[in-house]
Amino acid sequence: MGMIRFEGVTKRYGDPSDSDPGQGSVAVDDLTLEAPTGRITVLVGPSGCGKTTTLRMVNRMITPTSGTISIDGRDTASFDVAELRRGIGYVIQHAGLFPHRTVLDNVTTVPRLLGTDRRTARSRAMELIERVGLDPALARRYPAQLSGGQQQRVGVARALAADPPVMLMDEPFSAVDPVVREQLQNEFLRLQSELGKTILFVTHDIDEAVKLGDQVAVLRVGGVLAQLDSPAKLLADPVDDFVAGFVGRDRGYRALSFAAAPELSLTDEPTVRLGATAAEVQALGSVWVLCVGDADEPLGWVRAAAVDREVTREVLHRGGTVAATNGSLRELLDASLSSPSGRGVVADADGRLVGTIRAADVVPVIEARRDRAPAEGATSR
Ligand SMILES: Nc1ncnc2c1ncn2[C@@H]1O[C@H](COP(=O)(O)OP(=O)(O)OP(=O)(O)O)[C@@H](O)[C@H]1O
Repeated sequence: MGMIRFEGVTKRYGDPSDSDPGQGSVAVDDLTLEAPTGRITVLVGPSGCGKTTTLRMVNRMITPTSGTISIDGRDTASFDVAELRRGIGYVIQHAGLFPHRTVLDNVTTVPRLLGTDRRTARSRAMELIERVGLDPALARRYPAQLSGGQQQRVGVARALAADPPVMLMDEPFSAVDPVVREQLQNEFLRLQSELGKTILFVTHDIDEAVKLGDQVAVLRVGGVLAQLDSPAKLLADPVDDFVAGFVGRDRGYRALSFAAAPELSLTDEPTVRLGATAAEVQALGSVWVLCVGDADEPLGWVRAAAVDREVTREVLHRGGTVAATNGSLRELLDASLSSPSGRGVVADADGRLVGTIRAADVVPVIEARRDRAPAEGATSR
């Protein structure tokens, strides 16, 4: 449910028909685009390229000058506006919460308006509040008593409360710091894997676009669609200089995120535990020795020469990243490049050490992949 289709959609501000007095500029130019059911379509592009305008035409906050937008084949212009918006969740930057209502009341507002009884609305809201990763104790607070990231989560919970098949999200994670932003993105992907909404997501950040999108639409100023493709295709094969410039540097490396690592032969890595003596560490005969915890989870590398008496947390080098056995080639390469020993740490789904791999062993896999499928061969995420 919820496929959105734009067919030759143009928006020129300042139309005689427009309640919004503008300068007569074209914000969206003859846009044809399909946002498939249950998938995330990201609209990305520089400031002023018409992303927000495109989004708001879907729930008719803005009326297109020409062209049609349909949901599951039905022209949105034929809906009663209230009925249309009931099926569309809307999340914006800074969350846009009602400041004088508690978190719980913010989330229950729409279901209550739709006639859900108070108790049902509340228990569903509490469930959603937990699902978006918030402590239920926050439900009684007011928005001003929450951090930016918490407010964004409430915004997402509120948009989901009426269980709409379609979600419009306008830079929902832009107003928070990079660490919180990454958490919100990861939890959003997890939530979407359970919910499978049809999502139109606006961002100006290409990294966010390729991370979140099942497909990415790059717009240029003037509201013209420059390229619509999977993230992997976009990075591997930008259609022109504008898109290439916009996707930016390091795209060869970043494209490896979409390449699942095949079965690799990993090297067994001898390890020590916290508390191992200097003699035990040195007996392994290696400059760098990997330290693991009680559940065999990698904790960090230890420079053998730096251990006086025994291995303590203080002597652990924590710079190295850990790749997952089912991770991407980018993760594997990064694990090896970031490891002080040059041996990249690989762990299974439970976080247990499986083995290590060197960059020199990852590169041939990348090369072999290139030979197999030029500029393609990508998996999603
Ligand atoms: N009400 C309006 N009247 C006239 N022009 C407008 C109006 N709203 C937006 N525009 C213009 O339409 C173009 C597209 O604006 P829009 O807000 O859709 O872009 P955007 O890609 O979302 O930008 P940003 O990333 O900066 O938010 C811009 O040139 C903008 O100045």
